[in-house]
Amino acid sequence: MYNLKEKELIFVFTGPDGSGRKTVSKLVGENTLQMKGVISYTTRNRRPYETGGEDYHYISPGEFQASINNGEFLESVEVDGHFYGIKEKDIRETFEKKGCIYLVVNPEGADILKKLYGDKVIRFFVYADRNTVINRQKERGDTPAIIERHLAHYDEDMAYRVHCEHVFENYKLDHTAFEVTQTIENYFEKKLAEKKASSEPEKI
Ligand SMILES: Nc1ncnc2c1ncn2[C@@H]1O[C@H](COP(=O)(O)OP(=O)(O)OP(=O)(O)O)[C@@H](O)[C@H]1O
Ligand SMILES: Nc1nc2c(ncn2[C@@H]2O[C@H](COP(=O)(O)O)[C@@H](O)[C@H]2O)c(=O)[nH]1
Repeated sequence: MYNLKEKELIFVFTGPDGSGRKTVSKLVGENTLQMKGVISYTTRNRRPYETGGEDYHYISPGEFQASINNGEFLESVEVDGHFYGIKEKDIRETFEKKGCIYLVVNPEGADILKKLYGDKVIRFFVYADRNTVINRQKERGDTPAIIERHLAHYDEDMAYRVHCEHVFENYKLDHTAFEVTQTIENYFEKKLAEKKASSEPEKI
């Protein structure tokens, strides 16, 4: 397991599928705060609106299993018959570029990461009501079968919100992005204050 250094934090975006976790995390993490995102590996097929290496690294079930056998995944889960995981090396390499990173996982993955890293993992739960997530998935071109699979665990996913450090309803994107940005900036300021305090000479 990668050992997080003193200043390192992982911002984990979770919530129901189609709620806007990827959109919000990219807008805030990459565009506004110049953080780096860690891309998951999956065995599912790429959807028409997705890009390999940006949305996911798409690999075969055989490759995924080989990576499990080699202990490459920090966490991995099975969702709706497909495998998803975050590789430890990607976390390490991303931290070489930035002190704080973000990623998007389902509640099960968020829970695994929280158990691994405690206070250094901050969970952002992003949600919208059932009809809204259905409409967003229809609009982006998900098939009825995919939407049905996602909605089958909507209630279970929503139940995880009580465990998260921060909860954001995502209707007006600019409003959500503003709130998430402010919350992350508070963590940055806290880190900076801690660093300053620890470098101040001791008073006699
Ligand atoms: N506040 C918003 N208002 C309107 N549309 C939104 C909003 N947030 C996200 N969307 C759109 O909703 C769709 C789903 O968003 P996104 O892919 O970010 O969700 P997700 O939670 O990461 O789900 P998944 O893992 O299924 O992709 C996208 O087409 C995105 O552009
Ligand atoms: N625990 C993890 N969950 C992940 C990871 N990558 C994606 N996901 C989540 O899986 C579901 C299904 O995703 P979909 O893109 O096929 O609709 C969704 O909640 C993702 O956020 C991961 O590495 N670990």
